Amino acid sequence: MKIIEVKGLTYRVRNFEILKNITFSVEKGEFVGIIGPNGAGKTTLVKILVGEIKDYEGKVVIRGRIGYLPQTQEVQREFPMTVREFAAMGMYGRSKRIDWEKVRSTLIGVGISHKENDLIRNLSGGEFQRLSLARALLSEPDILVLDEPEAGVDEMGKAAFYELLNRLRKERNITVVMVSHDIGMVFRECTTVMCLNRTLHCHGPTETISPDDLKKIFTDFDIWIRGPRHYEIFHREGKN
Ligand SMILES: Nc1ncnc2c1ncn2[C@@H]1O[C@H](COP(=O)(O)OP(=O)(O)OP(=O)(O)O)[C@@H](O)[C@H]1O
Repeated sequence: MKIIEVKGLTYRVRNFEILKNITFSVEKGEFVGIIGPNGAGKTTLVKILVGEIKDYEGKVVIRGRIGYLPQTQEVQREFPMTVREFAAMGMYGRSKRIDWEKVRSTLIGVGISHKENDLIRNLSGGEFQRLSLARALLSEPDILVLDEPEAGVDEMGKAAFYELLNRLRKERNITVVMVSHDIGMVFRECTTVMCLNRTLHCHGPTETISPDDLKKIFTDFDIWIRGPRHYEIFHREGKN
């Protein structure tokens, strides 16, 4: 089942085309990694998918509920709120009463329950990212949309987060769409890769995207700083 369908999507601000004639679809259960250089329009595409931007041209069909993890810097963390209260916000609008047992089990599931009474401002980047995931999961999404979830998190934290995401995706049969700057991690964890630079340059199952495809939109420098090692390992040894 096509859970996301986008046809002829163009988005202009004044006369500048940020996204140009983009067409793709996402099957239920896919793990899609959206990659592209700075300013490629990745965040704009995400904001259209989650309904924050509406004045686009073309067709966007979403067949399910979306859970959204925006870029971390967009989230106000100074508010004096505890971890469990922040997570429970994911349930607002879904039910009148907060099911604190469910909040707790979700916090356990993402590995952050030991911090449940801490203030959100005291969490590390990786801990806050897990908490944001818990909040999104509590809204019982069919589709999780994440915008650069790895920002500000160290290598170990990133790897653990992607593994967690992949496990939850399989357990709950959730479709995941994720913008990432970590090309290596995308090639390791995602089932599908989309290379975006205003238009869609390539899109398909991870194993069909070649180094030449990447060179069409990234400079050698980009590929070097964003994880060539993983990418080369992937292409040499195949995906496990
Ligand atoms: N409201 C706006 N008005 C004018 N320009 C905009 C607006 N929103 C986005 N842009 C421009 O559109 C381009 C795409 O922005 P976007 O944030 O979607 O890129 P991105 O691929 O997410 O970039 P990055 O990887 O650097 O986060 C950028 O050049 C940006 O400056």
